[in-house]
Parts: sequence; structure tokens; C-alpha cells
Amino acid sequence: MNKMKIAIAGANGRMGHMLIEAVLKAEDAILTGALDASNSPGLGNDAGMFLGEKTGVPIVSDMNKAFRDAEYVIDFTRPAGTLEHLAYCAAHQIKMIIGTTGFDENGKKAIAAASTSIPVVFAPNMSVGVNVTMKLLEIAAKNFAEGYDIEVIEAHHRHKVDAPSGTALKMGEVIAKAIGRDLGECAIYAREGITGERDPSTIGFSTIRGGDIVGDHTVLFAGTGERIEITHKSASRATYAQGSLRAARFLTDKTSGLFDMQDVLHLK
Ligand SMILES: NC(=O)C1=CN([C@@H]2O[C@H](COP(=O)(O)OP(=O)(O)OC[C@H]3O[C@@H](n4cnc5c(N)ncnc54)[C@H](OP(=O)(O)O)[C@@H]3O)[C@@H](O)[C@H]2O)C=CC1
Ligand SMILES: O=C(O)C1=N[C@H](C(=O)O)C[C@H](O)C1
Repeated sequence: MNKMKIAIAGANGRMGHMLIEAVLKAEDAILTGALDASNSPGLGNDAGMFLGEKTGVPIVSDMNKAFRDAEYVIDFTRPAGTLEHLAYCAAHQIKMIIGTTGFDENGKKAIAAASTSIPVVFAPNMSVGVNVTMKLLEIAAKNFAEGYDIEVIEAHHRHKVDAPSGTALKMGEVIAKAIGRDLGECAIYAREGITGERDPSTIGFSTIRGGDIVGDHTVLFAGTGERIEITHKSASRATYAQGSLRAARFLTDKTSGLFDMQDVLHLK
């Protein structure tokens, strides 16, 4: 069997650890490199050290070393880092799976541009459950377009640096598209003081940060005399790592193109 040669960017991070563990356990994958930031405390350590395993793959900050033998880079870092890795991968024909969130419009355009020369899976949430939930939201939104107020509520751990989460924003986009609204025009990200009554055409977002919450997302459709809540809760980051490996397998026969987890899971 030809094993997928995978390098992990963000190797010393929360997702980096889950991804390294998943790659080491997968029969069809081999860990060929591990990258982290130049100031990472993990630099020089064996990538499997946190598991008590010796992989022979050190964590380095030099892309030439970390990505040299890779066919795939799985990147869960920060937007600035991901965009540097993307440029390298595009120049060296390495397939990318991008889980990083918090990109601005220019960052998203750069990813789309790179995907004309390499295949990229770019998704704010790699879990099967969240992506099936997106489909449920599409159906629900079409039926609750009138007479129901729509609110997206998300909760994450205290270390998360972007808000709302990439998943919450994607949920908002899916809902807005389903009911013919433009999220850029109808999203409300904060409320304080005398806000006036709720504008029924808006989609509201609420963010909770605390403790070690892995990732909870609820969409509330609040009508007259009833409320519908569609909720997904992650209990472990393993689900994102397994989804990332599915995304890599999906890219095996691709030479270019921008894909998301709806493509990977055949949900479109
Ligand atoms: N799509 C999905 O399914 C999921 C997406 N995410 C997203 O993944 C990203 C990472 O999350 P998480 O693992 O919790 O975060 P962590 O902070 O735990 O890990 C990020 C890692 O990337 C490193 N890093 C930061 N900048 C660079 C850079 N320029 N080059 C190389 N490495 C860099 C960090 O190093 P240092 O700490 O030294 O700065 C750290 O080791 C976030 O954007 C998060 O929202 C998370 C879970 C699921
Ligand atoms: O930072 C996280 O932890 C997560 N980030 C992603 C997001 O922003 O949606 C996915 C998941 O919710 C965990």
C-alpha cells in the first residue's frame, strides 16, 4: 500500500498533537515532518514525545526540512502561518488540508488562488457531525425563514483566539444562503446598551469562552410559542483529526481545486 506522506504544521499545538497521534495510528499514513513556530517550546523535540513515542521526526521551524518529504501538509496554526505554508506548498506541489480559522477576505482569496495549482481542503470544522449539522441547518432555515429569530451561540476553551468561531460563521453563511440573506449585511456580532427591538432580518451571534470546552455550537430558531435548537457538541479533538485524514484521502487523486468537508463527505 502507498502510504500518504503527511507533515503536520502546528505540531506542538492542541490539534497538532491530535493529528500526530491520528497519523501514527493510521495504517495508510506516515508522518514525514512536523513544523511549529520559530519560538515554539517544542522545537527539537521528537514529534511523538507527548505520547512517549519515538518517531524519529523532530519538530522544526524550517519548512524546507519539515515539508521536504511530504505529499500532504495538514495545517492547524494561525492565518499568518498558514498563508506562509500555503505559498510553500503551492510552489512545491504539496496537497494541503487547512483547519486554521480566523482568515480575513484576503487570506481566503490567497487560499482560493493557490488551489488553482494544488488541491486544498479548507474547512472551519473537520468533524462529520458538524458537517451533517450544516445540512440540517439548511433544511431548518428554509422552513423558519419567516417568523423565527435566528441566533448562533458558540462556546470554546479559554485559549481560543478568534471569535466567533469559524464554524459559527460558516453556520451563519449556510443559513443566510438558504434563506436568501447576505450574512455580511445581516450579522449582529454584539449587543450592549439600548439596542432597540430585535430586527427580524438579522442573524445574531453569541460567543462564550471558558475552561476546556472543546467546541459547542447551537443555532436557535425562536418563534412565537416555540423554540427549535440544533446543537452540536465536540467532546474530543480526535473527531477533527479523523476528519482531516478523511480529507487527505479525498485529495489522493486530485491535482488542484478548492474543497471543503461537504465535498469530502459527499454532502453537496
Ligand atoms: N477545522 C477544524 O476542525 C478545527 C480548527 N481549529 C483551528 O485550528 C487552529 C489551531 O487550533 P489549536 O490547535 O487549538 O491552537 P494551538 O494554539 O494549540 O496550536 C497552534 C499551533 O500552531 C503554532 N503556530 C502559530 N503560528 C505559527 C506559524 N506561523 N508557523 C508555524 N506554527 C505556528 C503554535 O505555536 P505557538 O503556540 O508556539 O505560537 C501552536 O503550536 C485554530 O485556528 C483553530 O480555530 C481547531 C480545531 C478544529
Ligand atoms: O479553536 C478551536 O478549538 C476550534 N476551532 C474551530 C472553529 O473556530 O470553528 C473548530 C472547533 O469548533 C474548535
